[in-house]
Amino acid sequence: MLLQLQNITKGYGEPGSHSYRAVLNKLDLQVASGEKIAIVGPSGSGKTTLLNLVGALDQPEQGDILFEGKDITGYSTAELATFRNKHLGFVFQLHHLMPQLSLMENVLLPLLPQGKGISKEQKEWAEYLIRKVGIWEQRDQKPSQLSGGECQRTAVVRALMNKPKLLLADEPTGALDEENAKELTELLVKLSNEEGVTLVAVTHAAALADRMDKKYLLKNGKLV
Ligand SMILES: Nc1ncnc2c1ncn2[C@@H]1O[C@H](COP(=O)(O)OP(=O)(O)OP(=O)(O)O)[C@@H](O)[C@H]1O
Repeated sequence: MLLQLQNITKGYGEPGSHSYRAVLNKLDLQVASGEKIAIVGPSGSGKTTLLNLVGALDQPEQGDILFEGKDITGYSTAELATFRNKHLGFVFQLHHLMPQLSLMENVLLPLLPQGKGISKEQKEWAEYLIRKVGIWEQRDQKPSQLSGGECQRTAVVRALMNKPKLLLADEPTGALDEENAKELTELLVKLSNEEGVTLVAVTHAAALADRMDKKYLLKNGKLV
């Protein structure tokens, strides 16, 4: 198993106080390496809360999160940051590209904090991905000169630059029209299949959820 959530409890407010509100309640989840899963559920059911835990952006009150069998719940903030950079990629509803940078520069940006410069291999990996998602012709254009679908494909390439084992997507097609949403869905499936990336997608979009290997409904703090 790549990822295991065991008996996860998480809420907001002071635990034990009357203001405390449980969101996730003894939740379990297992994701195998290379698997694609969708998490669906009504607004307020806790999808973002769950994704923040899986993405090592927040810690559970109880329970364990195992990544490749290692428990990450005891990690310090610095250890979690290292863990995120090494193993995880993120795609959001909005692309969050830097407007003053070109498509290519946006893609290479996550590599800069490593302080080692950009290697030939990394440049080749960027070129390979940009071609693969079909935006090579647009590589020197700024986000304002790209379509919404092209921006989102750029964000996917950027998320894969560090060769993450796990790609976390929060409503990745949420801001796209039907046709572009379909294209991005097929692209995510293809990248997962061909590059072996495990995908956890939180979504309201049935078209995306139905293309995943498994679909979980978040209800009453648990996945069914
Ligand atoms: N920082 C916070 N402090 C207090 N309550 C919070 C906080 N974040 C979320 N909540 C509450 O926890 C519950 C779950 O929120 P969450 O954002 O995880 O739901 P969601 O399923 O992602 O919803 P949506 O689909 O609308 O994005 C909601 O009732 C929300 O109001």
